[in-house]
Amino acid sequence: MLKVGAGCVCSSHVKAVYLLIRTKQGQSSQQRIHTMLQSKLFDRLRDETPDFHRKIIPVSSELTQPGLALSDEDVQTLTQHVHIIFHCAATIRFDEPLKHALQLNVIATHQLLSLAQQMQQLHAFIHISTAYANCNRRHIDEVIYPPPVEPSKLIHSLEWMDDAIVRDITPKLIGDWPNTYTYTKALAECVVQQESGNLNVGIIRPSIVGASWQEPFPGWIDNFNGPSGVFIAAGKGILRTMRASNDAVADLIPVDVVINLTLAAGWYTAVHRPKSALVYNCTTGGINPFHWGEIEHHVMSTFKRNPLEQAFRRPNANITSNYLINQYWILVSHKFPALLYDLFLRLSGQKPQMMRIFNRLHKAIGLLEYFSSQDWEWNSDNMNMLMNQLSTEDRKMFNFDVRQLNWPEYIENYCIGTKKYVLNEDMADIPAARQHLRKLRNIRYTFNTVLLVFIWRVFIARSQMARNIWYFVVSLCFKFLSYFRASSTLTN
Ligand SMILES: CCCCCCCCCCCCCCCCCC(=O)SCCNC(=O)CCNC(=O)[C@H](O)C(C)(C)COP(=O)(O)OP(=O)(O)OC[C@H]1O[C@@H](n2cnc3c(N)ncnc32)[C@H](O)[C@@H]1OP(=O)(O)O
Ligand SMILES: NC(=O)C1=CN([C@@H]2O[C@H](COP(=O)(O)OP(=O)(O)OC[C@H]3O[C@@H](n4cnc5c(N)ncnc54)[C@H](OP(=O)(O)O)[C@@H]3O)[C@@H](O)[C@H]2O)C=CC1
Repeated sequence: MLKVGAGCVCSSHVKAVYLLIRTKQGQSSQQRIHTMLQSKLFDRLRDETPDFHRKIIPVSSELTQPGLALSDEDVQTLTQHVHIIFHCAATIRFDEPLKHALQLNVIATHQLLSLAQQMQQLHAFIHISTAYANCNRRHIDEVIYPPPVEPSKLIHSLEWMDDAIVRDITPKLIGDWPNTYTYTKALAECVVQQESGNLNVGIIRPSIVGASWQEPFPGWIDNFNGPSGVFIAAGKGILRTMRASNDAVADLIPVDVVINLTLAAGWYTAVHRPKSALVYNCTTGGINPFHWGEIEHHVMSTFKRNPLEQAFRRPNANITSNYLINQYWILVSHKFPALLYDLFLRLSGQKPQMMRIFNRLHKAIGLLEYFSSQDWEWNSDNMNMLMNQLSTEDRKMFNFDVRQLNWPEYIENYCIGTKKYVLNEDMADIPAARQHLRKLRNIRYTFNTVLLVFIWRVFIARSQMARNIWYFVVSLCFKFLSYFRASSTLTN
């Protein structure tokens, strides 16, 4: 969590930001941070404070290992110097096996709290949860709800079970939670409450985190998670139908709002030391609601004006809450074109791939539909309280006032952000992308005409009446043509 701007990382008051980060794909923690800081995201900060990177200190850590795999030396440094912890590491996969999700989201949180207890100068522990941790309820207050099961008991009972048994009993265990992610995030909140002792704790619950609204620039996004993958698939003309309710609130929250609120909560927790953990529902629905139907409209409109490169078909996605209608369009608009395209690839000696892409897409949207088909109500009193606690200057610098969010503009920037920063497409190539869409439109017209003529030919071969209508129409056309030719010869 780095606040990119004059206020935080580059502030002379912040001596260091220790970033717990694992090694990945052969890259050490240092190399990963180095690569990360090269990102365009940090351009502004680099301009303002060129040597800001000196304050960011990578600490090699792995959530699956005992003691978070921290070296003794690192433990000593952290326990002596850290003032505020922001704990956001987690698995966010919806299909994570329960044991693994439990390890990453619950046990690792417990371990970090144990480390926090040893920190001599710690003023605040901020835990990032999710607004959907309690998605089994319709109305969600800013409180920690009793857990579905005592986390320590679950951890102990799963310890001796092999993965196959755990997989079999997972649906029974998670009950009315839709996946292991939200379930383990609910347990993690409970662990934070139980294990925090005398620590000053804040819990942030963002809803669906989307591209940046303002900072460091509008539209920053760098992954396929949540709606981003759906927007891209729709923009590429692959996704044509999805189950979602037009009238359900789309509780997106820009990433910079989440970060600003998290930093402000860190300050409030450290300074005001609330007696018990304060929970902040970081959501937009109750304050400035926007609906999935409106999102669909603005996503489609943006991608028609700013097309993605090499689209599979012209963007035209529709959402429906009706299961059967959705299945029909999946068959007609997803599977049938995929089969045709794969046939074309086979015939031209290439490897078929479209059906595989659609199968992955169906798996992904199948997991997201739970969240796009219903509404939740989140109380956001603590978010409002926090805003009122900030000075006018801080309220501007750490802006999380979502009443000012202009949704159509935000969605447009979001879609363009997926094009620029996720797909790395150049805006200068938009004319070529438009040309490609025109080509696709002509292919569609030709295909539809050929199909219509074919169906009609089959039909008139079987019905005398259809044949009579056909001959009547053809002779009428001939008569009209000959009349037209004769009258134009006369006028010449
Ligand atoms: C037109 C308008 C429509 C309007 C309606 C829109 C409705 C949208 C609804 C969104 C609701 C979102 C709700 C989220 C609520 C919870 C929020 C949170 O707390 S927590 C946050 C929420 N947490 C999440 O969002 C996590 C959800 N994601 C998952 O759980 C898994 O990725 C998976 C199960 C979907 C696929 O697993 P698996 O098959 O093993 O595949 P891998 O993971 O290995 O990825 C393979 C490749 O696919 C890429 N890619 C990934 N996702 C998508 C996507 N959606 N699509 C496309 N692509 C996607 C991925 O980058 C990778 O690319 P590459 O590296 O190969 O190039
Ligand atoms: N995205 C969203 O819509 C929402 C997210 N949240 C919460 O926000 C937080 C951040 O999520 P988000 O940024 O979206 O997700 P990411 O997957 O991008 O972030 C999760 C982080 O956890 C780290 N991590 C995962 N496994 C391990 C491990 N074994 N050891 C060390 N580090 C690990 C990842 O590191 P690495 O880079 O090495 O993979 C990554 O940096 C999470 O707590 C999530 O629950 C809440 C609501 C919505």
